[in-house]
Amino acid sequence: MGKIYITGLEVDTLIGVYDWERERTTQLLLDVTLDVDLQAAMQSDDVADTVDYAKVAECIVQVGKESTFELLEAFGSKVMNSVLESFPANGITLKIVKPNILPNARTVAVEMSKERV
Ligand SMILES: Nc1nc2c(c(=O)[nH]1)N=C([C@H](O)[C@@H](O)CO)CN2
Repeated sequence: MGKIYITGLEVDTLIGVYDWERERTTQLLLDVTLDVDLQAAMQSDDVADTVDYAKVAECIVQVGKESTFELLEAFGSKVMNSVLESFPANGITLKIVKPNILPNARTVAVEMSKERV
């Protein structure tokens, strides 16, 4: 078993509870941790034997383009389901950071995890 990380992935999406948040997209920063069996790629040196983190990043950016959720939690659920449907990861942990949204905080964030069933 092993882990693959993507940190600080910039994802533009329409998200937010309030009317002013629904007038334009917001940039979120995503940290993604995938539980992956790395043994085959460690032997073969072939990207086909692992989860290609570039393709995972593309998938997540695309989910952002197509989504219009209000809550980070709902957006995160969609991201985790899309990644687990498209890639052979055994689990995913996702932290979603929303910068500069509260007047007295640098960022807000939610973190969630999902195992393949
Ligand atoms: N737990 C959450 N709380 C809030 C969210 C959210 O996505 N999850 N969102 C908002 C607003 O959209 C925020 O961006 C501005 O206050 C409020 N609380």
